Amino acid sequence: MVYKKVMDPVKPAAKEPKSRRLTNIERSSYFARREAAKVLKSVLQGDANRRAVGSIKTLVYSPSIRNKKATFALVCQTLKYLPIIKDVLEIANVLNSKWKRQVELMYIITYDILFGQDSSLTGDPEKYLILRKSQLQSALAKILLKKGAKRIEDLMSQYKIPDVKKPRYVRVNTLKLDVETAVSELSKDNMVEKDDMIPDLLVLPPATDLHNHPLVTNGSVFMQGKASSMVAVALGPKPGWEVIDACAAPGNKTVHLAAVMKGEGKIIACELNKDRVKRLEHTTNLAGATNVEVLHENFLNLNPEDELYSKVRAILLDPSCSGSGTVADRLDYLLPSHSHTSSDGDGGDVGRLLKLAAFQEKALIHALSFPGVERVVYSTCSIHQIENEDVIKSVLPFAAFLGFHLATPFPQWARRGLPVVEGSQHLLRTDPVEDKEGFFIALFTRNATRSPESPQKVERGSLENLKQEAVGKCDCHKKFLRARIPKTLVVWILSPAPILLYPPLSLFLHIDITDLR
Ligand SMILES: C[S@@+](CC[C@H](N)C(=O)[O-])C[C@H]1O[C@@H](n2cnc3c(N)ncnc32)[C@H](O)[C@@H]1O
Repeated sequence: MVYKKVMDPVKPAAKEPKSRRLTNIERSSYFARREAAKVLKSVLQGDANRRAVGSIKTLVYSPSIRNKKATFALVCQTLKYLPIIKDVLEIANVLNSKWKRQVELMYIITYDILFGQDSSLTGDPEKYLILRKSQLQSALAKILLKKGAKRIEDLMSQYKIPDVKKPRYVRVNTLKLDVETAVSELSKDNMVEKDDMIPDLLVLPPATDLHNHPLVTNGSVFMQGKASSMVAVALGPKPGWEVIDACAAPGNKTVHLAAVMKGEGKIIACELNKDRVKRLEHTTNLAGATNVEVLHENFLNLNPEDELYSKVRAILLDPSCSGSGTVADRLDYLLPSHSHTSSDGDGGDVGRLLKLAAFQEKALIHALSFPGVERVVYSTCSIHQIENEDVIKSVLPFAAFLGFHLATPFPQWARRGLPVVEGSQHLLRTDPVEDKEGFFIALFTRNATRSPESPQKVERGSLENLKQEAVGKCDCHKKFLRARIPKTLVVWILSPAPILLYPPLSLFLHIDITDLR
């Protein structure tokens, strides 16, 4: 059905007396709407470019946001209704170019007018939309009619929004506080239990809000999930070791490593992204992790043969991944890029997954190449086999050549790897439904035959050849091509000017392929 665009003249409503002072509630919701619009803009831009600056929670809980609770609620609610809000604004056709420049604020206000509480809507954009409330309401009525829904609840019930009731996990930063003191402090206001597997992890009821708790703000405890807290413990570096955290920001696992090592030894925390380096530095300062050396560098550029790294005995590799295991936790399912009706996360974006997997394999092969290294832990917060078991499968021959084998982190944990690779029983998975987040951990170990003092060097040429061969064996390139070529061909066939299109297409294809190398 095509709707007639309406631009009805609007009768001016009674004006608020200018002299009236805003109540505290009005002032605080006025600011919450602006803070929410700022977060929403960042979240939507990140989602559109597939380069999120942070999850919704991270952005809301950044220091610049004052009214965190109200802002968080507004962002989540607006995102939940966003497809409808967009349609309403489109059909009502009430936004001219001036208001479109602050469209995120208009989304938030529209949410408040149609679904929230519009009782305290002060501010010019608010007044503008309030004056057009009947147009918004009639646009909504048209949408309901079109979808065959009687009420907005019927419409919303068509959307699958998971109910995530995950316990609030808190990791005690033993560099600053002992576990018993943390338990007695947190027990003053909350129910607190110790985790049965991770000695410094505490479990509190779901949705316990600790963001402003003094133990959190002073770095004595970190709000860190259970699966994420398993990684440093699985690696198990001893106090005094030298360790690399290969992809370190924001640094939760780096500072956990520092605590596991009792602040003794050295951790080289490597991070590629300049902005995230700042967050990494903030985390290490907050944690009081003085044995961390932050390195703004591409991990792949660290030379394993460099004397600087000859004493490195363990590497934690937690590379960029699809994050498909934490979409519910991060609230990513609310974002436009996640179809509201699909339940398979980002499973459709095969090209992106294969690109990630190609980097993950390369980084894992690189980590295994450091001559003094005895333990390498690889982790992702992804549920996809491509990023997990497939990565392990393709590096296994290279790992075996260097004397590594798969070890079993947390043998008491029941959920292990998918049986698609030899040794899958050693791999660890957490389940997005049962454990409320999907995570993957693999641990490679070898005996310390290569003493860190005199690393026994595999001949450089042969190691390089083997690395090349291992990267070459990764069938990501082929899978990627398979995923890309049909699309390319379709464009090619449909194109009215294939000859003209050929150079940009081949360039596009070339760029994607070389990215994988
Ligand atoms: C999943 S996050 C790491 C999370 C971190 N381990 C934690 O627990 O807080 C991956 C990080 O790796 C960084 N990264 C990606 N490619 C990299 C590379 N080639 N070298 C170093 N860091 C990289 C990303 O910028 C991102 O900050």
